[in-house]
Amino acid sequence: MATDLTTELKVLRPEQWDEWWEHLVRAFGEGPSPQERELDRSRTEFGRSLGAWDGDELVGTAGAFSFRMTVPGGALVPTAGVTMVSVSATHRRRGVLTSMMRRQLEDVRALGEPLAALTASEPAIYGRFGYGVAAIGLGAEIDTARVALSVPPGTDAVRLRYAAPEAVLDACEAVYARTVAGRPGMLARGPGWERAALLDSERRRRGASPLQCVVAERDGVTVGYARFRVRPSWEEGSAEGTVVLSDLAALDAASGAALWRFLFGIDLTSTLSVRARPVDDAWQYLVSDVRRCRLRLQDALYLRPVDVGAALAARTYQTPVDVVFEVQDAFCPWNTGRWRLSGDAKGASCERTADPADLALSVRELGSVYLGGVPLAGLGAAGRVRELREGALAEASVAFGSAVAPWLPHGF
Ligand SMILES: CC(=O)SCCNC(=O)CCNC(=O)[C@H](O)C(C)(C)COP(=O)(O)OP(=O)(O)OC[C@H]1O[C@@H](n2cnc3c(N)ncnc32)[C@H](O)[C@@H]1OP(=O)(O)O
Repeated sequence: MATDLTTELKVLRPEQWDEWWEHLVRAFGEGPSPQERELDRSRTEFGRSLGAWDGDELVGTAGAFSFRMTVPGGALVPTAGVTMVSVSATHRRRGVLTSMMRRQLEDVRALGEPLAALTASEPAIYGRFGYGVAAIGLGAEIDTARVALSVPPGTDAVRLRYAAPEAVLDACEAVYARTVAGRPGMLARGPGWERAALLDSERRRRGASPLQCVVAERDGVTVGYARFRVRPSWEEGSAEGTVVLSDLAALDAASGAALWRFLFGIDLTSTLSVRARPVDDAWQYLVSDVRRCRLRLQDALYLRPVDVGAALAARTYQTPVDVVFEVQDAFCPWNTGRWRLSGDAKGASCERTADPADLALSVRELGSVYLGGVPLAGLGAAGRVRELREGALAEASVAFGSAVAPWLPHGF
């Protein structure tokens, strides 16, 4: 890799935003709508957005959102949501991204956020900076003409009604907010973030209808919602449309089942297309034929402990654990060294220690296992975690697990 000695990193100033954003858009080769542009502008955190400059030419962008993420045990942990990363194709592979990632992680540390998270445009990019895959998204193309759904008791008591997505936005957001603490990886959204769910440009529709919304109510109270589009199709005169789910949340099993049953049964459709759902999403356990649901998995959330001690102490552990980790972190050397983690289902501490190590791994593996979605033992079997005390791998692997699969509810 050639070294770019001329590039200088500067914090973004508000008057530079248009140029900065257009740089990003060009790197992705996309054409966002005016609404998407405005939303991006309103969400930009200027103090933590960086530009890389080659003289007076902008050649790189990187930003971060100040999130709080649910971790196992239910605590909300300050998390930098790394975003809007781009480098000019004219300046690629000269270390511009590396310099932005280094500066950004130093800034995240200074802000006291124990975690950094992102979704990657390509999986090969971020491992070198210490990010590991921590949550997988589940996709499916469900043959709703042949797959039946059995629903739990109480489903028929849930009332469904169509509503304009904008008109019920606050009620839907209140449902979302109530689900955040129950699943690791979910994000407590600040004001304005909920509007991203309403974006409905032609680019997003991809030939499907405008966004539709159905809310689930019990005794007049909103207990769930589904936002979706319908893509019509006629095969030799027969209707073969597709329901494309955008997002769905529900407060209990019956209201969730009512929404899924509705999505399975929309007239003139025979496929339900879902993506980026939790790997333990309830509908899978209600279908008559999971094979005809054509499941697929995709890496979703990448996580990096920025402060190993604070991060490991912020979550709980499903069984008692007392292990010493030997952590390698070439990119954030302040994490390198031995850490003793002691914890259980009530809480944990994680301090530096001189005691002998039980497990040796890099910070990337810690990021992967942190939310309980990737087994430490699996990484051990792959040779990515070394067991230095017999039994330590199994002990820690069980402790790090999560009863509920981690899930990133949306990109950013
Ligand atoms: C969180 C987000 O926003 S994800 C969005 C990321 N952005 C994009 O995908 C937009 C299009 N792509 C780009 O803008 C750029 O190619 C970037 C940002 C991915 C990479 O920027 P660069 O400045 O070229 O990266 P940099 O030169 O620092 O590369 C560092 C290392 O990563 C490797 N690398 C960089 N990008 C990639 C890639 N896409 N695939 C595989 N390896 C990569 C480099 O080869 C280099 O490896 P080395 O250290 O072994 O030589």
